[in-house]
Amino acid sequence: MLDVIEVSKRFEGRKQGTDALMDVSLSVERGEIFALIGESGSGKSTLAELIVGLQQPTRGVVRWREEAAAERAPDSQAAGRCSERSACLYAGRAASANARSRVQIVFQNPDRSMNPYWSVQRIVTEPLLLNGVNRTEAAARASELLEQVRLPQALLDRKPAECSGGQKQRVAIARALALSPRLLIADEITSALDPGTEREILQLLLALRDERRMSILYITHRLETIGGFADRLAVMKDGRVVETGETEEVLEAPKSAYTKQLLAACLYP
Ligand SMILES: Nc1ncnc2c1ncn2[C@@H]1O[C@H](COP(=O)(O)OP(=O)(O)OP(=O)(O)O)[C@@H](O)[C@H]1O
Repeated sequence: MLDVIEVSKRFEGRKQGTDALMDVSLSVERGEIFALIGESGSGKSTLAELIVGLQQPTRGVVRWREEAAAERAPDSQAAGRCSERSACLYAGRAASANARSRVQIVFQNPDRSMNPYWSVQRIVTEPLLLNGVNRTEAAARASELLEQVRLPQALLDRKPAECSGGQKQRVAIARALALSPRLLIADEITSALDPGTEREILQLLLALRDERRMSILYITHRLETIGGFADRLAVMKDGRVVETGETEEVLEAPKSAYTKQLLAACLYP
């Protein structure tokens, strides 16, 4: 579904720059949970921002396969309608905008991404209203979305401050699901939660993946949370992918010295 191909990202600073990502390649398949593991500063969030389109790579490509296929096939439905070069360029831009709406991101701290004065209902309906859904339909969808993230309807009238940390993350997930993304990026979304609430959120993500055939890019610095949850993983260190593979295989027999070190730290914290 999504290919990240030899991507590098350098942030230029006043004195010296930072190479946040160096030659990173990975792919996320439809309906899979892919975990991105790494310590603070390894480049996980930069990669997420590149996938969402909030940052541009210095080198390399982030490619949605469906979009690439449409661009490659001049006689396909989308490109076939372009009789002039300008129309084709427009179709290309529309395809890119489409790609961006296919991915949604949920961050670690829901307080930073939610307006504290808005009700949960307004928070969840906002993306729908901005995309032309009428108020009655949006209210009905908000109700359904709350059900999907296993929250009671009574929460619709509450403000974020009147919800627990776990409930706020479920609201953030409901808002992200409003536009039916194919890929949900969860960037350290359970880091501030207690272990029980964290397990419940992971169960919810598993159920949502199955119900919606959605892919999830799950970003975490804690290797111990992803066994039995993620299908595949990539381990990052200093902007590079040092190991990638099926989760259970990597957890049982890690190949890179760094992954072994991370695993040892989980067993003997
Ligand atoms: N906008 C930016 N400008 C300059 N440097 C940046 C910027 N964003 C990230 N960096 C640098 O890029 C490197 C990777 O940062 P990034 O946030 O991607 O890491 P991370 O693995 O997500 O870390 P954390 O788990 O702490 O969020 C770091 O050295 C960081 O300081």
